[in-house]
Amino acid sequence: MEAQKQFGNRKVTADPVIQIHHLFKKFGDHIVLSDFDLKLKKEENLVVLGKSGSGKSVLVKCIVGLIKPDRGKIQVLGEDIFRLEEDELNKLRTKLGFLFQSNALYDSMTIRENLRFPLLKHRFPMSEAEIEARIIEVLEHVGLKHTIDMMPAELSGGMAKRIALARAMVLRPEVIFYDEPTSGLDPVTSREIATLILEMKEKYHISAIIISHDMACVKITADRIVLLLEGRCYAQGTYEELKHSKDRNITQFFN
Ligand SMILES: Nc1ncnc2c1ncn2[C@@H]1O[C@H](COP(=O)(O)OP(=O)(O)OP(=O)(O)O)[C@@H](O)[C@H]1O
Repeated sequence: MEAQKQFGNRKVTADPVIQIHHLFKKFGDHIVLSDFDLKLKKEENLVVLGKSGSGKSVLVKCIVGLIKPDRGKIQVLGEDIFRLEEDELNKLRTKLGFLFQSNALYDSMTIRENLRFPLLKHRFPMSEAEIEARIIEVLEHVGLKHTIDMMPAELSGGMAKRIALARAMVLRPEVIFYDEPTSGLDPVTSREIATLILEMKEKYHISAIIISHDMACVKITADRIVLLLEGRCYAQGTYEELKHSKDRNITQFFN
């Protein structure tokens, strides 16, 4: 394996919010992550690009402590996650938001109840009035305040994605993981969701790891792209930097 391709020349200005060193994970004889390194900077949208089965989900599961790697170190918001007790890990997870491919909204709850649920579950010390104000604020940010009393079944695919995003933001996480945020959406709606992801960073100063194959979404959202290949960070750079690479392992994603 050749050395990682580094495109561009930029400075790291603040402590990274996620730092991964020499991560190694295999299942049986199948090596999924091999000496994988990654840094997510504050207020950065980092896209992890990789073919199907390249280990993107395994990587995210390692970062949030759902899978224990065989070797390596992961620091999230300054915490070495494998040194944390279960309750400390759970506390750290409240600072992490997730936008799942499936949206994972509760079908039997109204939109308000869907957004209230994470605040109650994590026992956020908020009054009823503060909870209602927070719900309205995030719904306004995704442009769907009028859906507050609707049921998820009444929403279009794009609206459901926006509500799922609002639900992730209701806890004001410091880092958010977007799993294929535009999958199954038409190109126009995909572009709207990608633009919203960008707006979330600006409004909430949030850092994000985005897993996506949708290059239109990648182009809009990515401050930086990391290409995961054969378990390693094969290349990294901006969309434009990687797009103009001559390396076929890189260009195949852009063509
Ligand atoms: N719990 C597990 N046990 C055994 N193998 C696993 C497990 N989880 C993932 N794998 C394997 O690890 C590899 C990487 O899987 P992963 O789901 O991370 O890929 P991915 O890049 O997210 O793919 P996709 O883009 O299709 O979602 C796959 O070969 C998968 O079969």
